[in-house]
Amino acid sequence: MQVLSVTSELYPLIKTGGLADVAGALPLALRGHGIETKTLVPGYPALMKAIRNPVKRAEFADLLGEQAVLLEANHDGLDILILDAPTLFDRPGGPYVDPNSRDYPDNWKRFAVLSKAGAEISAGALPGWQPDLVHAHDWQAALTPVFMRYSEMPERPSLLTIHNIAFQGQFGAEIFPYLGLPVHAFAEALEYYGGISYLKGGLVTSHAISTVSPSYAEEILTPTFGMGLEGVIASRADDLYGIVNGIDATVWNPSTDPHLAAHYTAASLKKRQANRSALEARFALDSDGGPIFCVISRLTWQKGMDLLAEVADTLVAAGGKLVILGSGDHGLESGLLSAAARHKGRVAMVVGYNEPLSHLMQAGSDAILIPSRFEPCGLTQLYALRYGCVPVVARTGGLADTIIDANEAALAAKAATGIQFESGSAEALRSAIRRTVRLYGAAKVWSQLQKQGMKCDVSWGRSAERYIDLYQRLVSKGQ
Ligand SMILES: Nc1ncnc2c1ncn2[C@@H]1O[C@H](COP(=O)(O)OP(=O)(O)O[C@H]2O[C@H](CO)[C@@H](O)[C@H](O)[C@H]2O)[C@@H](O)[C@H]1O
Repeated sequence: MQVLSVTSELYPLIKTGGLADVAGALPLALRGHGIETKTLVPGYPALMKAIRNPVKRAEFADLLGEQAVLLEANHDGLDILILDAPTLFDRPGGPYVDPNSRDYPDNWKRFAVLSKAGAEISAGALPGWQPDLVHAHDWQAALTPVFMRYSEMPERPSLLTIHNIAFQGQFGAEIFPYLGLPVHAFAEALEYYGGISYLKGGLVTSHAISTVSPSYAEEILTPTFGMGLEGVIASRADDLYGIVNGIDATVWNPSTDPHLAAHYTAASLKKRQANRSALEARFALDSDGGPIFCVISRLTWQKGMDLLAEVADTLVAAGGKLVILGSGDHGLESGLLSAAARHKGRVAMVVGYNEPLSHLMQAGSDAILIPSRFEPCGLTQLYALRYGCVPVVARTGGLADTIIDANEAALAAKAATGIQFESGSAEALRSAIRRTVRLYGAAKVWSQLQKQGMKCDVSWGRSAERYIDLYQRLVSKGQ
């Protein structure tokens, strides 16, 4: 089966969060099962610089008024189609924001053009190749099934995956004429409270919808988590699937990871100590025996980073240490930096995005804190399981689905893999921290927790099979 994946991020070439990891790992997991994926991404400067020997495969004279060239290249086993449209994508800054962290004003056009290119490729714009199915990711690619629906060409089956419903691609109705869609598409698919929602358009027109854990698939049917789209999703409930993410177990492997001070396995956990010492040195932490908690996160309200700032004093009073790696909201960042200033040697923070450091933190910390208010799946708890870093997670979405709380019954059954607490509550987070410190003090119980976590299968294996089933069902229905 041939699949076209359309995405705005792709690990290892361009990443701001978990979408990149999934878009980069899923094609590799599916390949062994006879599914060949070509992944369409924008030609951002970092990506154009990193790819080797791109081949020109097609030219678009008019993608919503823009010219673009379609390049194809192979990178780390991924077959990549690059939409080279310098007027839209050749800019300093990130994929979505300028160097001052402001959204590009023409994001509506940048990602409409990406989606339009996806639809054209699905209809045969790439000489000699046509996908059996199109898999679009998040709002940035959500117009792909919309353009496919309203094209004159026969429509291919499509799947839209929601990685985070908080980002919906909402724009004013005045952009509608520039999308080149028939007038009735506005009311049928795109209209959202008088404006336009790209994600809604994709939810209405794709043949199936998936999200990244079974719990989140249920949560987004409710007003609290659906963020205004719960009604639209409910109307598609028969076509909604929750498939938990896996991780790339070759990139995240503590016995081979090039970013660690020492390699280890579940049978040689003592060797983690060298990573712990490296982390203490890197963050100028005291070198006493208290547990090190880490946080690796975008700094946002979703991720509960305001709660983290609130509980830092409790964590230190309980004897713990905290290392934070993150970037995002400046208010949240300064709250955490001031906790670090108050607790030198106990709390430390690196502001920014640093992939190698995130690996060392997983290998050298004792526990990872994930106080998200909502979490479609979450990947850092899965990396943590593999690295013997015990996840302390809010009970929501994919976090609830992937971590088994260390309650007495689960501990007795040797099934526990982490600690869960009620999401959105600073008090619950405080008591989870105290509970973690107590468990850490019971060395045997703690190493049992670490080992149980390391035994979990967090690879793509089972989830890849679920995607294959879904792809096959859509293709055999002809949609
Ligand atoms: N400062 C930093 N430096 C280095 N690395 C950093 C970093 N901040 C974050 N990361 C990395 O970025 C990724 C974040 O993935 P998550 O799944 O935790 O959340 P995100 O909200 O981005 O993804 C959304 O999509 C994914 C994929 O479906 C869902 O799992 C998730 O729930 C949903 O919110 C991880 O690989 C993490 O290590």
